[in-house]
Amino acid sequence: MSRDTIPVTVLSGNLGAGKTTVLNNLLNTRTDLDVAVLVNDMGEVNVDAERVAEHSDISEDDEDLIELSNGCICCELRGDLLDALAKLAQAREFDYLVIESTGVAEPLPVAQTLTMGFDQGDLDPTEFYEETGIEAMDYYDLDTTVTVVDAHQFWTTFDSKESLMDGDTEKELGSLLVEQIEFCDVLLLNKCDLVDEETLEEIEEMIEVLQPRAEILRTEHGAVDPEAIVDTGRFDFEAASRSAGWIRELQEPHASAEEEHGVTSFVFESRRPFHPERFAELLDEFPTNVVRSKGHFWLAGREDMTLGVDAAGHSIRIAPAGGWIAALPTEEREVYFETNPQLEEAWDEEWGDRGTRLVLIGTDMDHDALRTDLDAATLTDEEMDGDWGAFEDRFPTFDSDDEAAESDDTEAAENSAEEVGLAD
Ligand SMILES: Nc1nc2c(ncn2[C@@H]2O[C@H](COP(=O)(O)OP(=O)(O)OP(=O)(O)O)[C@@H](O)[C@H]2O)c(=O)[nH]1
Repeated sequence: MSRDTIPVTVLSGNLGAGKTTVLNNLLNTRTDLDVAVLVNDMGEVNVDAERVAEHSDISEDDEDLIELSNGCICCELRGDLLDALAKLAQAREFDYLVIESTGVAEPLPVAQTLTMGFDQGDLDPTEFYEETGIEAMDYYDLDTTVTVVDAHQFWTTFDSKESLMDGDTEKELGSLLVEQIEFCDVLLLNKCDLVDEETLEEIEEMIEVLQPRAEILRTEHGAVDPEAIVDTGRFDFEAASRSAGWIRELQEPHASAEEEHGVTSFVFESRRPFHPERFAELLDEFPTNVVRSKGHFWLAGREDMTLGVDAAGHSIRIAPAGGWIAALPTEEREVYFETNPQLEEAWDEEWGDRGTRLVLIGTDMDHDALRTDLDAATLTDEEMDGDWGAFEDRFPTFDSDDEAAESDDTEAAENSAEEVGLAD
């Protein structure tokens, strides 16, 4: 096979989901392609690379097997990833590249690194790049992103409060799983041998709601037709970034019909602000059958800033989500009205566009009860006319002028949320 660029498949998935097993299976079945492999491991010793060497024709001394250890390619090793791949492409010819990420890697930044290279704003060029001007993007094309999901551990992962450290960042397993599901082209539901048919159907139903675009395939011991994960041409950055179920639900809200196994989603909307105390209490006690919630909200007393909520499993992140159009100077507001005439229709005379839109995805959710609880956390008629400054507000504060705080928002919010007891 001869092409200008080498197509790449990236394998992501929680610890122990079966990434190495899938990779070994692929290397042993698709023998017509000359495949190079990059294996990333958090530890000093790259155990996964050793296992690839043990179970396939590729040896650890081989140029075809690159190990990036002691860190994660979605964060601190992003520059190293680009360098290692650029050097590999220069050193020899091969047809295809497969990258196995660590179990804590988020697929989005890895895809960004491969498609945008050092041009990402927050990624400093390496010495190698400064000297040579060569980076991986010149040689590679992201072809397919694959997430391997452990069917046996699926619900336990959402319910667990376990988290892992990725460098300095603490990552909650349930929220990592959601991120990996929401950003992929192909999803391998692995370890199906350990789970009964009904549980598999429940899991599939949830995955389809969280990620309507991906192709979902059941696997046992990582055995998958190589054509399903190699050279599929499925990756499209825009489509992948916008494919999460919650994004679609916000764009085209519909009360999803109760599926066979009770997985549903709905959008909560309100033109009244949340009472900071009551909403914080509600989030502290949020029902565990709500697997995912995401959207923006209006908190009484924060009339200049839209806040965002990003919750998956037990992790709840609060972060700035831009400003209200109503808080802009009149001329700037007019520009918005010209380009978005529908804004004017939904405009409140006193509060403009301020309001709340949240998507909730879960199993056996009682929509009416959840709506009632969320409504009860918004201000009453009497409170609307009262002193909003008197409410106790445990939500994190953000400086609206501080760009750095915005870009680093989730971590700050998560920490602050923990301090105020919004995350557990
Ligand atoms: N029963 C069963 N076991 C499996 C299956 N797939 C993988 N395993 C086992 O699960 C364990 C973890 O599999 P790996 O392939 O190492 O998982 P991984 O995602 O690469 O793990 P990390 O690299 O640690 O993140 C191994 O002991 C595999 O043999 C499967 O479908 N069924």
